Amino acid sequence: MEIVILVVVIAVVALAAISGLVVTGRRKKAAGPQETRTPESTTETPTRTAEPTVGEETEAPPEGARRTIEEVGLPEAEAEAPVTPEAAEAAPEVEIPAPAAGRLVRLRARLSRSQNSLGKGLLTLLSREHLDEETWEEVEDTLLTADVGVGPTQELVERLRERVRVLGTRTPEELRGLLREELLTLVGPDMDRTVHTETQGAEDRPGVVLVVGVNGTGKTTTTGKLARVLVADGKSVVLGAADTFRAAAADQLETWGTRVGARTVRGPEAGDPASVAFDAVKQGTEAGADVVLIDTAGRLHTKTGLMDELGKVKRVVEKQGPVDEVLLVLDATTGQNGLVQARVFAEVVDITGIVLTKLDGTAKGGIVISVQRELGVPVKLVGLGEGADDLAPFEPEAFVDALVGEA
Ligand SMILES: Nc1nc2c(ncn2[C@@H]2O[C@H](COP(=O)(O)OP(=O)(O)OP(=O)(O)O)[C@@H](O)[C@H]2O)c(=O)[nH]1
Repeated sequence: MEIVILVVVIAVVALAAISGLVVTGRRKKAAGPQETRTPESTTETPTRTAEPTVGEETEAPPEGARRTIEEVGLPEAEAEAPVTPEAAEAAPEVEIPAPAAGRLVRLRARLSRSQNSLGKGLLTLLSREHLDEETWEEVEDTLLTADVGVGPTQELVERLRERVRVLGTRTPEELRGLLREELLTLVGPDMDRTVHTETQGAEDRPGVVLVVGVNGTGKTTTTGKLARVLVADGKSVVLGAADTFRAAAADQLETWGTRVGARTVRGPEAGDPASVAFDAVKQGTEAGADVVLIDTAGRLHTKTGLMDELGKVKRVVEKQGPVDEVLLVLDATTGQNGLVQARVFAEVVDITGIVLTKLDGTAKGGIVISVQRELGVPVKLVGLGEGADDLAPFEPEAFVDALVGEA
């Protein structure tokens, strides 16, 4: 009897082994580590232990599983270096940039074109014969759509209602004047919009400007354009490429620098941004430069990561003296997302000025008002195009004129 049982067992095991060999190839991937009781699985054991094999690794989800809310909320850097048309072509000769004074006036036509719908829309509504509740709601909606923000919108509507009531008749000129005055009040004509490029520390060190913001907002481009503005003003500039995550960002900055004869200090790819920033200030000081502009990385994995990195950059630079200006670069076309970014950065470093880029590409100029209100910090510069000299000092009057149109 025992012999019979033994023979049956051997036969079953042999059969199982043969069928196992046939299906092994297919089952390899599907089988879990626990399926280890059949003879064929003994030979597979090494591939099913906790150690993943090459094949198994390729099956793992490539990304997405570990993304955080911060990553979703704040745009990632572009995979490829956004190269400006100017940067694309090698330009070994040092250029003489156009002076910055009066740029906003020169660019006013561009600004008016892009901002027109807000002013035009408001004036059309205010010119209606009867300014009823519904019309005022439409005025409110127009302002909100243009990113003016809830608080400033309510203030503006309240003041306009009151003044229109007192005024009685309303000629188009009167309305334009009213709107201009009230918008100007909201934009804040008296805020100090000087970009502090002069050192507040020892006389023999350069002014230090930190440029922060999410990648893709125009941070590197702005740093390059600002270098041109400073060179046009007769200042010597050293650039610090502290965005070490992407070699292309440093290349891009260096191209901007080369064009105006400004040296770019850069470190190894993926090196410590703080050490590049430190070196840039050190070299700027040794070279007797007037200003050091530091472009930082805005690749946000988590707020903590950003806090660590930017905080460290600032602390390390401050070992040599104070940072004179921290400019936050925001893309005007991103609306509410821009405000979310502004909040995050303001929690990490003390922002002293805002640069609104791509204002040429949006009719929602109201973000100037809402972001200033949000951070309590003035917009100091605006980007009005991709051209090398399309960065202008922000002038409230010229901006509001562009909003409401010429008289
Ligand atoms: N229309 C317009 N485009 C702009 C303006 N400022 C920047 N850009 C464009 O925006 C794109 C992104 O600019 P970058 O300077 O590369 O952005 P960044 O924030 O430095 O991002 P990284 O290079 O990834 O660090 C480029 O194509 C710029 O030419 C602007 O004021 N108007």
